[in-house]
Amino acid sequence: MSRLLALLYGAVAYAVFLLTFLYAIGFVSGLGVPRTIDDGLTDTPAVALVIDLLLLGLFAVQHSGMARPAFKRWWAGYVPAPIERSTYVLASSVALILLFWQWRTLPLVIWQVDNPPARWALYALAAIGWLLVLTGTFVINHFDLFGLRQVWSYARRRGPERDAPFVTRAYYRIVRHPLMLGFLIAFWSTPDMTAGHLLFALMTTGYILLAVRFLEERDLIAQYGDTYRSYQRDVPMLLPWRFTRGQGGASTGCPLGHAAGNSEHLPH
Ligand SMILES: C[S@@+](CC[C@H](N)C(=O)[O-])C[C@H]1O[C@@H](n2cnc3c(N)ncnc32)[C@H](O)[C@@H]1O
Repeated sequence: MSRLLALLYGAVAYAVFLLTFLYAIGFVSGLGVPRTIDDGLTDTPAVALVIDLLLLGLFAVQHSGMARPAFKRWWAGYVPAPIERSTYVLASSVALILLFWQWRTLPLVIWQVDNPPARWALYALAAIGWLLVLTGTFVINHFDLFGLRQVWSYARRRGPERDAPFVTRAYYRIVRHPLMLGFLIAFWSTPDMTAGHLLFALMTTGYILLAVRFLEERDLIAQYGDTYRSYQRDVPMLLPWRFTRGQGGASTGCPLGHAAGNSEHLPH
Protein backbone atom coordinates (compact mmCIF):
# COMPACT_ATOMS: atom_id res chain seq x y z
CA MET A 1 0.00 0.00 0.00
CA SER A 2 1.28 3.48 -0.85
CA ARG A 3 2.83 5.12 2.23
CA LEU A 4 1.33 8.49 1.40
CA LEU A 5 -2.12 6.95 0.92
CA ALA A 6 -1.86 5.16 4.28
CA LEU A 7 -0.89 8.43 5.97
CA LEU A 8 -3.80 10.24 4.33
CA TYR A 9 -6.22 7.47 5.34
CA GLY A 10 -4.97 7.60 8.93
CA ALA A 11 -5.33 11.38 9.03
CA VAL A 12 -8.90 11.21 7.66
CA ALA A 13 -9.85 8.47 10.17
CA TYR A 14 -8.40 10.58 12.98
CA ALA A 15 -10.26 13.72 11.84
CA VAL A 16 -13.54 11.76 11.66
CA PHE A 17 -12.93 10.39 15.15
CA LEU A 18 -12.18 13.88 16.55
CA LEU A 19 -15.38 15.36 15.08
CA THR A 20 -17.38 12.35 16.30
CA PHE A 21 -15.95 12.74 19.81
CA LEU A 22 -16.85 16.45 19.87
CA TYR A 23 -20.33 15.65 18.55
CA ALA A 24 -20.74 12.98 21.28
CA ILE A 25 -20.18 15.64 23.95
CA GLY A 26 -22.93 17.79 22.41
CA PHE A 27 -25.21 14.81 21.84
CA VAL A 28 -25.09 13.58 25.43
CA SER A 29 -25.08 16.99 27.13
CA GLY A 30 -27.74 18.39 24.78
CA LEU A 31 -25.66 21.42 23.83
CA GLY A 32 -24.52 22.95 20.56
CA VAL A 33 -25.40 20.21 18.02
CA PRO A 34 -28.45 19.81 15.76
CA ARG A 35 -29.51 16.39 17.10
CA THR A 36 -29.14 15.44 20.74
CA ILE A 37 -30.17 12.58 22.98
CA ASP A 38 -33.40 14.50 23.80
CA ASP A 39 -33.93 16.54 20.67
CA GLY A 40 -34.14 14.57 17.43
CA LEU A 41 -36.25 11.93 15.72
CA THR A 42 -39.42 10.80 17.47
CA ASP A 43 -41.43 7.56 17.39
CA THR A 44 -43.80 5.61 19.58
CA PRO A 45 -42.02 4.65 22.84
CA ALA A 46 -41.93 0.95 21.88
CA VAL A 47 -40.40 1.60 18.44
CA ALA A 48 -38.01 4.17 19.90
CA LEU A 49 -36.87 1.67 22.53
CA VAL A 50 -36.21 -1.06 19.95
CA ILE A 51 -34.33 1.25 17.57
CA ASP A 52 -32.19 2.76 20.35
CA LEU A 53 -31.32 -0.67 21.73
CA LEU A 54 -30.36 -1.85 18.24
CA LEU A 55 -28.15 1.20 17.71
CA LEU A 56 -26.42 0.70 21.06
CA GLY A 57 -26.07 -3.04 20.40
CA LEU A 58 -24.57 -2.43 16.98
CA PHE A 59 -21.97 -0.12 18.45
CA ALA A 60 -21.14 -2.62 21.22
CA VAL A 61 -20.72 -5.51 18.77
CA GLN A 62 -18.61 -3.47 16.36
CA HIS A 63 -16.48 -1.86 19.07
CA SER A 64 -15.79 -4.96 21.14
CA GLY A 65 -15.88 -7.49 18.30
CA MET A 66 -13.30 -5.72 16.16
CA ALA A 67 -10.99 -5.22 19.16
CA ARG A 68 -10.62 -8.94 19.91
CA PRO A 69 -7.32 -10.60 19.01
CA ALA A 70 -9.11 -13.37 17.05
CA PHE A 71 -10.88 -10.80 14.86
CA LYS A 72 -7.64 -8.89 14.37
CA ARG A 73 -5.86 -12.06 13.24
CA TRP A 74 -8.69 -12.80 10.79
CA TRP A 75 -8.89 -9.40 9.13
CA ALA A 76 -5.09 -9.02 9.02
CA GLY A 77 -5.49 -10.98 5.76
CA TYR A 78 -7.57 -8.16 4.30
CA VAL A 79 -6.48 -4.91 5.96
CA PRO A 80 -2.77 -3.95 5.85
CA ALA A 81 -1.23 -3.73 9.35
CA PRO A 82 -0.32 0.00 9.24
CA ILE A 83 -3.96 1.01 8.72
CA GLU A 84 -5.57 -1.64 10.94
CA ARG A 85 -6.05 0.69 13.93
CA SER A 86 -7.24 3.60 11.75
CA THR A 87 -9.83 1.30 10.17
CA TYR A 88 -11.05 0.27 13.62
CA VAL A 89 -11.27 3.92 14.67
CA LEU A 90 -13.16 4.79 11.49
CA ALA A 91 -15.62 1.89 11.94
CA SER A 92 -16.26 2.93 15.57
CA SER A 93 -16.90 6.51 14.47
CA VAL A 94 -19.33 5.35 11.75
CA ALA A 95 -21.26 3.24 14.30
CA LEU A 96 -21.50 6.30 16.57
CA ILE A 97 -22.53 8.63 13.74
CA LEU A 98 -25.32 6.18 12.87
CA LEU A 99 -26.44 6.25 16.50
CA PHE A 100 -26.42 10.07 16.66
CA TRP A 101 -28.30 10.24 13.36
CA GLN A 102 -30.97 7.61 14.03
CA TRP A 103 -31.43 7.91 17.80
CA ARG A 104 -35.11 8.20 18.85
CA THR A 105 -35.94 10.44 21.77
CA LEU A 106 -37.81 9.17 24.84
CA PRO A 107 -38.81 12.45 26.46
CA LEU A 108 -40.38 11.25 29.72
CA VAL A 109 -38.66 13.20 32.52
CA ILE A 110 -37.06 11.01 35.19
CA TRP A 111 -35.41 13.81 37.15
CA GLN A 112 -34.94 17.50 36.69
CA VAL A 113 -32.69 19.72 38.74
CA ASP A 114 -33.95 23.31 38.66
CA ASN A 115 -31.63 24.96 41.16
CA PRO A 116 -29.11 26.92 38.97
CA PRO A 117 -25.95 26.23 41.03
CA ALA A 118 -26.84 22.53 41.15
CA ARG A 119 -27.43 22.52 37.37
CA TRP A 120 -24.03 24.10 36.78
CA ALA A 121 -22.41 21.67 39.20
CA LEU A 122 -23.77 18.76 37.15
CA TYR A 123 -22.59 20.34 33.88
CA ALA A 124 -19.17 20.88 35.46
CA LEU A 125 -19.03 17.25 36.60
CA ALA A 126 -19.90 16.09 33.07
CA ALA A 127 -17.14 18.34 31.68
CA ILE A 128 -14.68 16.75 34.14
CA GLY A 129 -15.75 13.32 32.85
CA TRP A 130 -15.11 14.29 29.21
CA LEU A 131 -11.77 15.86 30.15
CA LEU A 132 -10.79 12.68 31.97
CA VAL A 133 -11.52 10.69 28.80
CA LEU A 134 -9.57 13.02 26.53
CA THR A 135 -6.55 13.49 28.79
CA GLY A 136 -6.57 9.77 29.67
CA THR A 137 -5.97 8.90 26.02
CA PHE A 138 -2.70 10.89 26.22
CA VAL A 139 -1.63 8.95 29.33
CA ILE A 140 -1.97 5.63 27.42
CA ASN A 141 -0.79 6.98 24.07
CA HIS A 142 -3.26 9.14 22.18
CA PHE A 143 -1.64 8.78 18.77
CA ASP A 144 -1.28 5.03 19.11
CA LEU A 145 -4.90 4.54 20.26
CA PHE A 146 -6.21 6.41 17.23
CA GLY A 147 -3.89 4.90 14.64
CA LEU A 148 -1.77 7.96 13.82
CA ARG A 149 1.49 6.54 15.22
CA GLN A 150 1.10 3.44 13.05
CA VAL A 151 0.55 5.25 9.74
CA TRP A 152 3.25 7.81 10.58
CA SER A 153 5.82 5.06 11.28
CA TYR A 154 4.87 3.35 8.03
CA ALA A 155 5.20 6.59 6.07
CA ARG A 156 8.65 7.18 7.65
CA ARG A 157 9.68 3.60 6.69
CA ARG A 158 10.30 2.62 10.28
CA GLY A 159 10.35 -1.11 11.13
CA PRO A 160 7.41 -3.15 12.41
CA GLU A 161 5.45 -1.58 15.27
CA ARG A 162 6.27 -2.45 18.86
CA ASP A 163 3.24 -2.97 21.09
CA ALA A 164 2.46 0.11 23.18
CA PRO A 165 3.93 -0.30 26.71
CA PHE A 166 1.82 -1.19 29.73
CA VAL A 167 0.86 1.98 31.59
CA THR A 168 0.47 2.40 35.35
CA ARG A 169 1.25 6.08 35.74
CA ALA A 170 -0.99 9.14 36.34
CA TYR A 171 -4.70 8.22 36.33
CA TYR A 172 -3.75 4.56 35.91
CA ARG A 173 -2.23 4.67 39.42
CA ILE A 174 -5.69 5.39 40.80
CA VAL A 175 -8.06 3.25 38.72
CA ARG A 176 -7.47 0.65 36.02
CA HIS A 177 -9.98 2.21 33.61
CA PRO A 178 -9.93 6.00 33.87
CA LEU A 179 -11.33 6.51 30.36
CA MET A 180 -14.36 4.39 31.18
CA LEU A 181 -14.75 6.19 34.52
CA GLY A 182 -14.74 9.48 32.57
CA PHE A 183 -17.48 8.20 30.24
CA LEU A 184 -19.62 7.06 33.19
CA ILE A 185 -19.28 10.45 34.91
CA ALA A 186 -20.15 12.25 31.66
CA PHE A 187 -23.15 10.04 30.87
CA TRP A 188 -24.78 10.24 34.33
CA SER A 189 -24.09 13.86 35.27
CA THR A 190 -27.08 15.64 33.82
CA PRO A 191 -29.61 18.01 35.37
CA ASP A 192 -32.32 16.79 32.96
CA MET A 193 -32.57 13.00 32.98
CA THR A 194 -35.13 11.75 30.45
CA ALA A 195 -36.10 8.15 29.76
CA GLY A 196 -33.98 8.25 26.59
CA HIS A 197 -30.92 9.55 28.43
CA LEU A 198 -31.47 7.01 31.21
CA LEU A 199 -31.65 4.20 28.66
CA PHE A 200 -28.39 5.41 27.12
CA ALA A 201 -26.68 5.73 30.54
CA LEU A 202 -27.89 2.34 31.79
CA MET A 203 -27.00 0.42 28.63
CA THR A 204 -23.57 2.03 28.23
CA THR A 205 -22.82 1.44 31.93
CA GLY A 206 -23.73 -2.25 31.60
CA TYR A 207 -21.68 -2.52 28.42
CA ILE A 208 -18.64 -0.84 29.97
CA LEU A 209 -18.73 -3.04 33.08
CA LEU A 210 -19.05 -6.27 31.10
CA ALA A 211 -16.66 -5.38 28.28
CA VAL A 212 -13.95 -4.15 30.60
CA ARG A 213 -14.15 -7.09 33.00
CA PHE A 214 -14.74 -9.97 30.60
CA LEU A 215 -13.15 -8.84 27.34
CA GLU A 216 -10.54 -6.12 27.77
CA GLU A 217 -9.05 -7.39 31.03
CA ARG A 218 -9.01 -10.97 29.75
CA ASP A 219 -6.95 -9.80 26.77
CA LEU A 220 -4.70 -7.72 29.02
CA ILE A 221 -4.02 -10.78 31.21
CA ALA A 222 -3.24 -12.82 28.09
CA GLN A 223 -0.86 -10.07 26.98
CA TYR A 224 0.83 -9.09 30.26
CA GLY A 225 0.18 -12.14 32.48
CA ASP A 226 1.11 -11.77 36.17
CA THR A 227 1.96 -8.11 35.72
CA TYR A 228 -1.66 -7.40 34.97
CA ARG A 229 -2.95 -9.76 37.68
CA SER A 230 -0.93 -7.96 40.31
CA TYR A 231 -2.08 -4.61 38.90
CA GLN A 232 -5.67 -5.86 39.29
CA ARG A 233 -4.99 -6.71 42.94
CA ASP A 234 -3.44 -3.36 43.73
CA VAL A 235 -5.50 -0.87 41.75
CA PRO A 236 -9.30 -0.68 41.79
CA MET A 237 -11.20 -1.12 38.54
CA LEU A 238 -13.32 2.04 38.43
CA LEU A 239 -13.99 3.48 41.89
CA PRO A 240 -10.92 5.32 43.17
CA TRP A 241 -11.84 5.07 46.86
CA ARG A 242 -11.78 1.26 46.83
CA PHE A 243 -8.08 1.14 47.63
CA THR A 244 -6.88 -2.26 48.72
CA ARG A 245 -3.91 -2.65 51.00
CA GLY A 246 -3.09 -6.24 50.13
CA GLN A 247 -0.09 -7.70 48.39
CA GLY A 248 2.42 -5.12 47.13
CA GLY A 249 0.56 -2.11 48.51
CA ALA A 250 0.67 -3.22 52.09
CA SER A 251 4.38 -3.78 52.18
CA THR A 252 5.29 -0.39 50.76
CA GLY A 253 2.49 1.63 52.26
CA CYS A 254 1.65 2.59 48.70
CA PRO A 255 -1.85 1.63 47.62
CA LEU A 256 -0.45 0.67 44.23
CA GLY A 257 2.39 -1.42 45.45
CA HIS A 258 4.52 -3.10 42.84
CA ALA A 259 2.04 -2.74 39.99
CA ALA A 260 2.75 0.95 39.63
CA GLY A 261 5.79 1.53 41.70
CA ASN A 262 8.24 -1.12 40.58
CA SER A 263 9.22 -1.14 36.96
CA GLU A 264 10.77 -4.63 37.16
CA HIS A 265 7.24 -5.98 36.75
CA LEU A 266 6.57 -4.02 33.61
CA PRO A 267 7.13 -5.59 30.20
CA HIS A 268 9.58 -3.77 27.95
C1 LIG B 1 -9.98 2.83 24.77
S1 LIG B 1 -8.62 2.25 25.67
C2 LIG B 1 -9.34 2.15 27.27
C3 LIG B 1 -8.37 1.83 28.31
C4 LIG B 1 -8.97 1.57 29.69
N1 LIG B 1 -10.02 0.56 29.63
C5 LIG B 1 -9.53 2.83 30.30
O1 LIG B 1 -10.73 2.91 30.51
O2 LIG B 1 -8.76 3.72 30.59
C6 LIG B 1 -8.49 0.56 25.22
C7 LIG B 1 -7.07 0.11 24.96
O3 LIG B 1 -6.28 0.41 26.07
C8 LIG B 1 -5.43 -0.69 26.36
N2 LIG B 1 -5.12 -0.64 27.79
C9 LIG B 1 -5.96 -0.79 28.82
N3 LIG B 1 -5.32 -0.62 29.99
C10 LIG B 1 -4.02 -0.36 29.67
C11 LIG B 1 -2.85 -0.08 30.43
N4 LIG B 1 -2.89 -0.02 31.76
N5 LIG B 1 -1.70 0.15 29.76
C12 LIG B 1 -1.65 0.10 28.43
N6 LIG B 1 -2.72 -0.15 27.63
C13 LIG B 1 -3.89 -0.37 28.25
C14 LIG B 1 -6.24 -1.91 25.96
O4 LIG B 1 -5.43 -3.00 25.65
C15 LIG B 1 -6.97 -1.37 24.75
O5 LIG B 1 -6.19 -1.56 23.59
